Amino acid sequence: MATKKDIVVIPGDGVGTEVMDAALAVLDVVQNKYNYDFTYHQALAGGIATDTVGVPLPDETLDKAKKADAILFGAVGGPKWDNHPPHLRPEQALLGLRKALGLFSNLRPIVLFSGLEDSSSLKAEVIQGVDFVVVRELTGGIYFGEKQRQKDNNGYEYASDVLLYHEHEIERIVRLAFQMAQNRKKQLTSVDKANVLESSRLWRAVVDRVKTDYPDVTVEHMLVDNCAMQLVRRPASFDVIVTENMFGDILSDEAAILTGSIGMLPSASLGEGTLGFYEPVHGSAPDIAGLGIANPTAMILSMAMMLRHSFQDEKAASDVEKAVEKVVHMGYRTQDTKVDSDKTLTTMQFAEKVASLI
Ligand SMILES: NC(=O)C1=CN([C@@H]2O[C@H](COP(=O)(O)OP(=O)(O)OC[C@H]3O[C@@H](n4cnc5c(N)ncnc54)[C@H](O)[C@@H]3O)[C@@H](O)[C@H]2O)C=CC1
Ligand SMILES: CC(C)CC(=O)C(=O)O
Ligand SMILES: [Mg+2]
Repeated sequence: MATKKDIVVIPGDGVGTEVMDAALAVLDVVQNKYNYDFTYHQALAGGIATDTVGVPLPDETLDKAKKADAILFGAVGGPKWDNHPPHLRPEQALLGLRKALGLFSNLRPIVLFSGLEDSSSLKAEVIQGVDFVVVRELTGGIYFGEKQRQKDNNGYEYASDVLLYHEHEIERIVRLAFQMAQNRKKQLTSVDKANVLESSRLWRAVVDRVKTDYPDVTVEHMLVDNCAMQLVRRPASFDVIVTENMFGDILSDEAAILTGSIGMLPSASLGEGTLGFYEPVHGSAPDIAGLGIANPTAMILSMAMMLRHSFQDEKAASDVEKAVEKVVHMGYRTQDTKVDSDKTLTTMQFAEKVASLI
């Protein structure tokens, strides 16, 4: 009998809708081949939700998400909503979903696919063998701290964002990162700014306390500014990077360059249970939205992460990943990673090629 799964689909804004359509075309093939019975529950979030129902994260979307087996999310945001008040900004929907669903860990694998060496602006010998994962804390830190904007006595504005971490929030993400390292090359890099930030000094102390439970893992502390540099200097030496919310956000976009394009990077956001939230690392890419040229790989690989983490289906997940690798290896590309114009595909054509190889 087919395995039933309820999947909430939130395409969002800009290229979010395009890469979602592409990933669902691949998922339809997965459904038939691996004997699933998927029910797709479409839901609104982001700018489109603000425009349609007046808020970026409608209660109905949150309710659907809470009941789902998994959530596929495209991207939100765009210039149309940049001047909306903070509570009506599309990005608020994403932060709200992460917090409400308790998705404290964001796994961002950074893998260079064979054939894409020339798409990176870095030398092939530097990026050869890049295969690491950024484990980003996702529900704490400066994105969620108290925000203020006021005028001082002279009438000048000032603003603040509080960066706050509780010990237990650090411990749960750090333990997860140690466990991931145990199943990989056993090297953990904990990234902070402990020379300046008190929250980072607490972060470092927690890592040092917890590491005694994982004696087989080598731990290195690295300041975030140095990490930003080492990522382009010796990227292949990293295995698992664990860091707080904002540093992880920034470092993973930087790391996209190692793989050829931000359109290559998937992610999984997980909490305590099996409910998972799967989205590309990139945003809504307003500069290319509507042109049908966005790279759908990040969304397709995020869908593969859903098969692995929420449905515990390693076979289907790795078959999707192998199909993407094969399409890339055959020389097919979207424009962001283009090397041979004869083999340049649209977003949907690329997805159809992947689907045909599963
Ligand atoms: N998870 C989310 O929903 C995120 C939303 N955003 C929002 O997205 C909007 C645009 O933000 P940006 O800073 O421009 O970041 P972005 O990631 O949307 O785009 C940065 C650059 O990468 C390119 N790019 C992104 N995805 C691509 C893909 N799949 N294929 C090919 N090229 C791709 C874009 O064309 C652009 O040149 C903003 O409103 C921002 O707040 C930004 C990051 C994450
Ligand atoms: C709230 C998001 C727009 C933050 C972000 O850029 C991300 O999670 O990658
Ligand atoms: Mg980001």
